[in-house]
Amino acid sequence: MANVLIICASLTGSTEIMAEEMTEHLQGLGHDVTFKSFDLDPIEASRLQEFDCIMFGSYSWDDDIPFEVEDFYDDMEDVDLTGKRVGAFGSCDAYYDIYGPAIDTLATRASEQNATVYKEKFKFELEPDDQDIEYGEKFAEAVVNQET
Ligand SMILES: Cc1cc2nc3c(=O)[nH]c(=O)nc-3n(C[C@H](O)[C@H](O)[C@H](O)COP(=O)(O)O)c2cc1C
Repeated sequence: MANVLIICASLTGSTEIMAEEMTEHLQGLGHDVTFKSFDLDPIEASRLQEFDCIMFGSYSWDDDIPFEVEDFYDDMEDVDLTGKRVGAFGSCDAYYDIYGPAIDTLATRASEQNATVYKEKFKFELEPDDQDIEYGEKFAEAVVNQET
């Protein structure tokens, strides 16, 4: 059983839907999951140390992370994530030039802090459908089960 943090930024709810589905799925598998939101129920970046596995969910804003993620992103620079299993996911919109850049930015920062980042970034289009959710559940499982 892993101690998992799922933290997300979601403006119109799509990333949050996925984060909630992942939470339920991992809990169903017996993992201990803490659910947080970057704006409404944040957590200090230093507390990332408390978890075995961290799932970052975010929508994107003008080719980058949204403003409510910025401080956390900066603070992550002081946190060593060696041995932590990390996954990144979020809702995207193919209308924009860069598809889901926030997801890549967060995954890159986690890598820089020595986390074991799951090779695939899970990007889905706008509101997740049943197929996306099924995929997201498997994705979350794979992130938790990856070797460090
Ligand atoms: C001002 C603005 C800028 C955006 N920039 C991007 C972008 O650069 N890349 C992208 O994939 N989506 C971009 N989006 C779209 C959001 O990522 C998309 O609407 C997503 O579904 C929102 O997810 P949420 O429901 O979790 O908030 C942008 C949306 C807005 C309003």
